[in-house]
Formats: sequence, C-alpha cells, structure tokens
Amino acid sequence: MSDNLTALRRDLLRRDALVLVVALALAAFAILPGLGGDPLTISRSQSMGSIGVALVAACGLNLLAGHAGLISLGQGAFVAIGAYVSAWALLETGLPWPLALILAVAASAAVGAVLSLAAARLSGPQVAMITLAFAVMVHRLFVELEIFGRLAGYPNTSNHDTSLLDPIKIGGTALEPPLFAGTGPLVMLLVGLIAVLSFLAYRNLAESAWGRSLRALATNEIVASHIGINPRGRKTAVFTVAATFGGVAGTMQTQLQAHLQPESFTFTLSLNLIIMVILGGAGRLYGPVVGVFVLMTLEHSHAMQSIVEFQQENLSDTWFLSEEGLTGLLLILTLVFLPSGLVGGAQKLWRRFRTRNTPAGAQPDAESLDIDATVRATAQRQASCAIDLDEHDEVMQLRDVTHNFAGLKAVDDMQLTLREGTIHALVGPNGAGKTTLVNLTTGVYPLQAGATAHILGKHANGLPPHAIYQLGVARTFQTPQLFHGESALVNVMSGLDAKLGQSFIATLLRLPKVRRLEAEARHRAMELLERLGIEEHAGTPAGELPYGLQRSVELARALASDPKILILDEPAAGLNPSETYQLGTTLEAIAATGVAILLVEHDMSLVIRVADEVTCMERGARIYHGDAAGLQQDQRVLAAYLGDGHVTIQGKGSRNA
Ligand SMILES: Nc1ncnc2c1ncn2[C@@H]1O[C@H](COP(=O)(O)OP(=O)(O)OP(=O)(O)O)[C@@H](O)[C@H]1O
Repeated sequence: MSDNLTALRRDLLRRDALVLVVALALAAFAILPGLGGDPLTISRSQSMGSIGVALVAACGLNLLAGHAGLISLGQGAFVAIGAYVSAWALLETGLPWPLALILAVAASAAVGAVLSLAAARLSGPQVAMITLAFAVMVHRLFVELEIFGRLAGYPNTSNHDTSLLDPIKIGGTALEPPLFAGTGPLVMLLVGLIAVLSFLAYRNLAESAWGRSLRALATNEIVASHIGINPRGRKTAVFTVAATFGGVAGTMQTQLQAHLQPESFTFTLSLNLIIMVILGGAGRLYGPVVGVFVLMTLEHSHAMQSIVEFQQENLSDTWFLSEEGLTGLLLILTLVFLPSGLVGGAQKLWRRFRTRNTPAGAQPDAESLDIDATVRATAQRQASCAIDLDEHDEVMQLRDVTHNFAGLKAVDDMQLTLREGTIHALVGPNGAGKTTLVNLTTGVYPLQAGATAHILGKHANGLPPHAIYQLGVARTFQTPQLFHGESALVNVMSGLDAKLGQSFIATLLRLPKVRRLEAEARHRAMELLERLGIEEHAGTPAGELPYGLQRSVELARALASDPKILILDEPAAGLNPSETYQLGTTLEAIAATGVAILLVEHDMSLVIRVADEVTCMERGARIYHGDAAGLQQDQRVLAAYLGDGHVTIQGKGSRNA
C-alpha cells in the first residue's frame, strides 16, 4: 500500500512540475522578447498575441468539447462578445480598465449561461448544431449593428494608425497596443499573464473532481447521474465556463488589435478552435496547448501557404486546396488516424513502451476451486447462522410499484424491502422485470402515481438518480459501466467525488482544502482497490482491464461513497467460479458492515450461499418472497425459473423472511 501511495505521490508531483514548466514556457514565450528591450515587430506581436488568445479560448473549449463531450462550434462567438464588449466598455463607459474587462467577460459568461439553458437539454450533434447557429447569429449581429460600426469595424474610424482605445495603464505606465505603437511589451506582459493564469485555472478545473465529473458525463450520462452528478446542472456550468474562457480571450484580442472587425469572428474562428482542440487531443490536459501551437505555427510559418503554392505550380492552378481546405483535411486525417490527437497518440506510445519494459503484474488468482464442494461446505456452515430479519432495520421500502413499456407490463405491483446489514436477492427468469425494478429504485424511471418509495426514512418518489445517490444508494450495472479512458483509480475516485463537497471557486483556485480532499480521495480509492485485491491495477486504464477486474473496479466505485444501500445488477455475470466465490465472500463482508445489499443475480449457488432473503419475479410480478431454502421448494418458482431438475443446495435461511 505504502509503495503504491508513494508512487501516486511521485506521479502527482511530476504532473505538478510539468504544469509549472508549461506555464513558465508560455510566460517566457509571451513576455521575454518584449522585456529584452528589442522592439517587437508587428507580425511577431501579432503571432504571439494570437497564440495566447487561441490558447485561452481553446482551453475553455476543451473543457466543454473534450472533457464533457459537448462539441461546440460556437466558441469564436464568445471571443467576439468578449472583444466587442471590452472595446465598448473601455471607450464608452469610463470604467477603470480592470472593471471594463471584467464586464466583458461577464457578458460572455452570461450569454453562455443563457445558451446553456437550451444546450444542456440536448446532446451530441444537436449541441453542435445549436452552437453553430449561435456562431453565425453573433457574427451577423456584429456585421449589422450600427453601434459596432458594421463592416467598417469598431471603433469606427478610417484612421487605423492610432488606437482610439485609451491605453491600459498600470501604475501610470501606459500599455500601448503593439500593433499601433510597434512594440508594446507591457501589453504582451498583460496578455501573457492572462494566458498563463487562464491555463492554470483550466488545469485546476480539468484535474479535479469537477473535471472528472465532466468526463463521466461524456462517457455515460446515466452512469454519471448514479455517481451523484446532476447532468443538466453540470452541462450548464461547463457551457458557462467555456464561454467565460472565450470572453477572456476576446478581451485579450482587444488589447492586441484595438480595432475590431466582424471578419475576424466568422464561423471559421470557431472551426479553427475546435480543430486545435481535436488535433492536440480532446480531453487531454495539454491537448489545447499542442493543438494551438502546431496549427498556428503552420499558419504563421507560411507552411500552409507554401503547400497551396506547391499545388498551384505542380498540380493545377484551378483545382487546389486553399489554406482553409488544408486545415479541414488536417482535421479529417486526425479524426481517422489519430482520434485521441497528438497528445493522446504520444501517451499511447509511451504506455506501450512502458508496458514492454515493465515485468507483467500479478494476475488475479485463477486457481480453480472445487466450487460445488466449497459452496456446499459454506452453506452447511451458514445454515446454522440463520438471522432474525426483524432485528435489522428497514432502509428501503418500495410499495405497489408498476411500470409499463408501451403496453408491456415490465413491473407489476411489486413490493420490496431492504434491511440494514442483510443481502436481499432478486431472482427470476430473463425479462422478469428485475433490472426495470432496479431502475425504478434508483430514479432512472419515475414511479407511477400510487407507488411509494422510502429510502433511509426519506420519501424518494420523483427523485432523480443523483439525488438518490446523495441519500446513500450506490449501484453497479448489468455490464460494467466504467470510464474506459480513465485509470482504475480515477474510476473509483469518481464514486466519491460528489460527496467531497468541493466548491467551484475553491477548485478553480486549487485551494489547500481541495488538494487535501483530493489526496484523501486518492487514499480512500487505493484502500478500496486493495480491499478487493486489485491495487496493482490502479494506474491501468479501465478499458484495458479484463472483464472480471472491471467488475471489481465498478464494485469499488460503488463502495467509494460509503453507501448504506448497495444495488448490484448481476455482479457474477461473466466471472469464473473462483471469482464468483471471492465475490460472495466480499458481499458478506460488506453486509457485515451494515450495508443493505440488493443482489440481482442468476447464479443460484451464489444467491443461496449469501442471501438472507429472496424475492423471485416472473412477468413483472412477485411470485415468491422468503428464504433461500423455501425458494427451492416453491412450486411456482420451480415451474417458472429453477426447473424441476433443480438440485437443492442448503443456504443461510432466515427465521422470518
Ligand atoms: N427500455 C425498454 N423499452 C421497452 N421494453 C423494455 C425496456 N427495458 C426492458 N424492457 C422489457 O421489459 C421486460 C423486463 O425487462 P428487464 O430487463 O427488467 O428484465 P430482467 O428481469 O432484468 O431480465 P434479465 O435477467 O435478462 O436481465 C422485458 O420484456 C424487456 O424486454
């Protein structure tokens, strides 16, 4: 354990050091040439400034599109709003410059929040469409609005040699816009500083429980809501955050250009930003940094222009790909050959290199046991330990629950009670309605009028999955639903993130409390992995783990929130006998800590071995409720489920199920 923790700590320190190096490199890139005394050339300032602007906008976009999976084609519109509103506020309102910039960023954020109210209801291509329409609308708005000078731009002057914007002053020193004064190192200082601070804020969000929740949302909304994330609330938040980064980029653009033209903010800007994110690696921390530098270097080094000229000279001077066409081609090639972008591709290579050079870790114990003999021996030992269910408090009561799917009665007037510290098995033939009942219990489907659900003394009718999670209910799924790109450790951490109670501002600033909670969450997740015997796989991406281990990671994630009620949907499916036996032992150990377990399962040897109480369903209705011994004698159960040839296994039994 301590070795693992030390390795984790070392890994964290390495990541922190890398962030610091990147931030310093960004700062040096933006600031040093200006402070060296050499006047910045106009084109140099333009290149460096535009890289800073694009970086900030792309970082925000990566949170939205890369981490949360909401592809936005409208990030350029928020840059436009930030730029125009900051120019207007500097010129017209007489506000001190910091307030003028804050006003502009707030305007972008507010518009983003309004747009998110619509976008948060949607997903996938619909979000892309809505943001595309928004980008076109905003561009047209700045083309049409008299106050912003229409096509002539803003401020509306034909004399572009001097800026109409009052230069920003810091301590009496004016920050001349470099395009006009030719140098403007202080402007570059300000722009560089904003870029670095924005990058750090982006990193703080991405590398936190908040960032993990975005990636969970992107992978599977239903699963995310079962680990306490409110999908709509989180989508609204990330939309607003991305718009805020866009607004910040816009205020930087104003400082660099001083004269704004609508043509700088066409849909192409939004398209370029999403290309940068995808090229660098959507959802990867350094994706936007790499994407912005590569694409902008290609543009500013005139490499693109050279390729266009090459085509014209050697192929055809009428049929050739323009610079924009080449950028589009780059996007297509990236999506086809490098879907995880340059950073993702490099990480994959690195992992392959490391696995090749690391001795294989111990595999799970595949030693085959004589399960039948073991089960019978355990069952006989336990038969004498029948428990008195009345001594265990009820923690969940479901009454009169019915659910129809387009005329099919999947659940028919079901009753179910779970008791603290006991295992209640829910069995029945395929299609009996077990999973539907679980989904009704955890809020995936609403309960019909007349049904009641009480969970830990609270009325739970109408509560969505994330609210049911907060009551103390955790679940697993019929097929393991892990976040495949994340390590096993991060998957387990995500199970307790919603309970950490980290505020957004504290996360943004990475306050000491956040760092402490993050370390504790890691520690707790490692403990759980160790408890399930899979700690050596902590750093492996969940998607690369064998099926049985994925089930264990999912169980650890469910346990991470310290649930009072644990619902497991066919946890033994796909496990070998040895793994199933270990699972049974684990479930008994969990129940012994006071957790109520609802076990949906077809493996009768497991059910009979561990269940204190059994409910059998057929065609949506309850046909049996009692102990495991009674289940095997019940004529309806034998006819509908177990079959006449069922060999009776002795189980735990209970005195009054
Ligand atoms: N989303 C859905 N839309 C329509 N019908 C559904 C839906 N989900 C389940 N059903 C139907 O409802 C019935 C109950 O299905 P459910 O998955 O709850 O059964 P189950 O007991 O969990 O089965 P299994 O043991 O195979 O998992 C089945 O007839 C199934 O086809």
